[in-house]
Amino acid sequence: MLKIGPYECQSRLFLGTGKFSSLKVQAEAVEASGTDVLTFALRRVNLDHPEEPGFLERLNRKRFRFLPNTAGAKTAEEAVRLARLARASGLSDMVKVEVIGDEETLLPDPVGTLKATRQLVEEGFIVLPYTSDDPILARRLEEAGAHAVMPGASPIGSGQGILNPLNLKLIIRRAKVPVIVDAGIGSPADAARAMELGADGILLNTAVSGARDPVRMARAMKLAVEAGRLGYEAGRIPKKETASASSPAEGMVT
Ligand SMILES: CC(=O)[C@@H](O)[C@H](O)COP(=O)(O)O
Repeated sequence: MLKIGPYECQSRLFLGTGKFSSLKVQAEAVEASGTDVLTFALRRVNLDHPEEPGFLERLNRKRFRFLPNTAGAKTAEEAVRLARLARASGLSDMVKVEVIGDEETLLPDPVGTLKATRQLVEEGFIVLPYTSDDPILARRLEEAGAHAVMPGASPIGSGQGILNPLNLKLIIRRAKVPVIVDAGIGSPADAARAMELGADGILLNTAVSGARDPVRMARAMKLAVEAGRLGYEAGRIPKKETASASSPAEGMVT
């Protein structure tokens, strides 16, 4: 079972709740995904009255753990302020730190991300920073006390899948906290591949909300994450440059 800080997750798939065509489709996709962790941008919530009608209202707050994110923050200070508001309004003490460094790529600002992570850890939050696929930065975030690291597969919403499997593998091999591959997953194959590399979980949004049939895609992602994890645990065969017969004659019982 996946454990992040004190929290246990039944599913290894975390789902973003943005960009769905309707609240009904969103709710059905959430159900089909089997997730128990939902993420959403804090700027979409009325933090003075989080219970106000909106997408949160439709979700059973007892069934899901909320992972609000600080999307829209351009500085560490903005991210910290949003996280504090979220905790003060009773939403969650678990936060996905997102400090965006560039509007075109939406890549994270490494300096701001590290600074916000340090501060929020010090204030007792359960902190999951969205980071690039840089292994050194992932290590620094872990040293700063992050409870998980969330390297991007590729830019948010790009659907490009895993651009740098080598870096992801390095991050996964070295990390002592869970690694959740976040952003850029485009298809179930991408999700399964990340899990086969050894990721502890996947966070995705656009691949489901933007699919022709988001509900079916949510289910496909659930199965892909499960299959990828099973494959990782089972241990794949090594790749070889030469053939070896699948039905060798030697050792056959006659
Ligand atoms: C919802 C959320 O947190 C996104 O910022 C996240 O990074 C998902 O990215 P994709 O939409 O590319 O799956």
